[in-house]
Amino acid sequence: MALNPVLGKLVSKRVVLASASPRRQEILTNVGLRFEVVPSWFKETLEKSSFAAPYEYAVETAKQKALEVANRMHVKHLRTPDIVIGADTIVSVDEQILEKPVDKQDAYRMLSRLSGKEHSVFTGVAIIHCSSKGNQLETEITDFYEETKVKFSDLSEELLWEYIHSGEPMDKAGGYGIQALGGMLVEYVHGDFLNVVGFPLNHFCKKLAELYYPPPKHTVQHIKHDSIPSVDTFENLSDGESESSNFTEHKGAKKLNSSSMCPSRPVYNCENSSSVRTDSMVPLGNQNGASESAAKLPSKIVDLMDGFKASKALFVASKLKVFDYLKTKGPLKAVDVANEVGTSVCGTERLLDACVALGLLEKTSQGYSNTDSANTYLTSDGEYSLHGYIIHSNDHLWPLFTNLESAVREGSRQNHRAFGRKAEDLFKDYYHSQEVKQRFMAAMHSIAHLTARDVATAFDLSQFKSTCDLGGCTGALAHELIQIYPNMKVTVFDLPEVIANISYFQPSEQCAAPVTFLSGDFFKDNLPEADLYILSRILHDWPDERIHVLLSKISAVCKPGCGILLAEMVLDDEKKSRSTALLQSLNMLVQTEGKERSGSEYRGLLEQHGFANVKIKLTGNLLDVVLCIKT
Ligand SMILES: O=c1[nH]cc([C@@H]2O[C@H](COP(=O)(O)OP(=O)(O)OP(=O)(O)O)[C@@H](O)[C@H]2O)c(=O)[nH]1
Repeated sequence: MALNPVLGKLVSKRVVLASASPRRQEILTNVGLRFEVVPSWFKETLEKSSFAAPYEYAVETAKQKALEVANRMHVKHLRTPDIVIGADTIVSVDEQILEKPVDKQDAYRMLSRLSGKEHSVFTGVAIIHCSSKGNQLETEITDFYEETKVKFSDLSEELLWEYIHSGEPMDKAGGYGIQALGGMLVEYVHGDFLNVVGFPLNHFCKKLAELYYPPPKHTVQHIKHDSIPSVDTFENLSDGESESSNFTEHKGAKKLNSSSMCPSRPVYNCENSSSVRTDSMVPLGNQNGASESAAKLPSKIVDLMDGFKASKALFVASKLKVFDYLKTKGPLKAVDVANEVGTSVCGTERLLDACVALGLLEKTSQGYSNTDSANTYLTSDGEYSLHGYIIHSNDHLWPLFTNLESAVREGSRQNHRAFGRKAEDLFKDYYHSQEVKQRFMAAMHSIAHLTARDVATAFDLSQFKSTCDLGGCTGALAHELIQIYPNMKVTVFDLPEVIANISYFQPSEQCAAPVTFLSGDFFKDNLPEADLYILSRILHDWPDERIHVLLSKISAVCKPGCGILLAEMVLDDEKKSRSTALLQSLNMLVQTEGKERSGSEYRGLLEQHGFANVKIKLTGNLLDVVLCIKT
């Protein structure tokens, strides 16, 4: 079964799963889909009686869940996803809709109603394609549902209560989990099992196939071996496309150039038509003229091979301030951009065209102009500018990463190879020159500012009256905390070299209460008193031994009930997902003795210093949040 072509269509897209359901996450992860999880805040309170059929309720709820996330990401985080997927699972029995039980009695009511009977499980799914036009969110919604019939055995009271006391029913539609203990209650299942678990994967893939490969309007009839079959299910597909394409795009039938059929190597479609792409491999005929299984261009691998070129094109355009010029003066022709920035016309034109293809610029007959996201993130002076981080990536991280092979061989940082000087201390390294220091601070500021809202709101922190952000740099998170908790006293504690340079980064509008900046070294000096200590992107800089030194210092000044809040990229325990975080761990390898850690690793470190009740929130943004309380 050729699943990859369908899911491969999503590889280059920012896909968001608008669901907190671990089952949905697992089903989609298991088939290799890469996505962010942003749980929906939509309350499942639609009036059930207003729907003619139960599935309509599930579909509408799925749609509202996904739309809420699409809107929130667009407005709040200024990050418009390409695709948001929402789902809602319900059980329907005796004309009643059952959702998740609210308590054990409710679970009892549900399960006794299901006992000995057949019921239907409906999962409604919404796939929302998003785009941003002039700051407006535009959406195209595709939805569907799947029904599975399930029959329960007769359940004794004893069995019922034993099952309820297991705790399993509480977060599951209809009060059971067919994939676990609940499977013992089931006599038969008619239909898609995964639909009961929470996500109808098969139907989802068929829907994607319909969207991305609609049947060709003019099927080529007269050619026996030289057309890719028209597509009616995703099983027939073999995709060679590596670039992202509009989801309504139709590839159409492609022909093999029979004269170029060569048995020993893949043949590229070289039809003499401008409308036919030439970058996809097409299947070879075998000796009998029958088509063998299709050779596919490994688009994921090609994207990875090209990744460094794309990064460098972005870095160079940023360094040359192309996005700044285009913001104020665009649209501009390549020759005008070249004159502005003092570069060659032919080189500039190629750079600009690459940026267009990468979605950073737009090109019309008037010339080149910024996309919305280039205006927001790539100009050097915007509120949400990533310019500082991009320049840091080009000037500091790039040379370090060129020595990744040595870092992997030796298991240690590579500052000496990249910069010809031995790294004594990570921060001494950054602060040896004013230019490097400011570049580093700008980089840290841009990430802190973009993630501050999600970090500050991951947990309710209103119980903490005073907070100290250790290594809080320019105070981006501190200012956000005061916005959200106006009565909180917030201190930033950082090295004197940092505190001396913060003024450039302070917001123009003053908050109700100002942030206090204090200089010091958290390894050497006394820590300011606070109810909550924040360590945002600090622990990942250090090896465990140094972390123990820092945590024991914090523990010594922390009273019971006080806490620590970490903001880090939290890895899953198996360290299998979130390539951003795992690549960041390589980033720590090439320049520090630190690393990114999993939730269990952070929990283990914190618990050794008397911190308990460790809660982890995956925000769906770059940084996740860990909160724990001193016992
Ligand atoms: O056999 C099983 N049946 C159902 C489930 C799980 O039940 C829930 C259904 O709830 P809902 O669709 O509202 O989804 P939530 O978990 O609340 O997450 P959202 O953030 O998407 O609203 C779902 O998790 C199913 O997986 C089960 O596990 N087994």
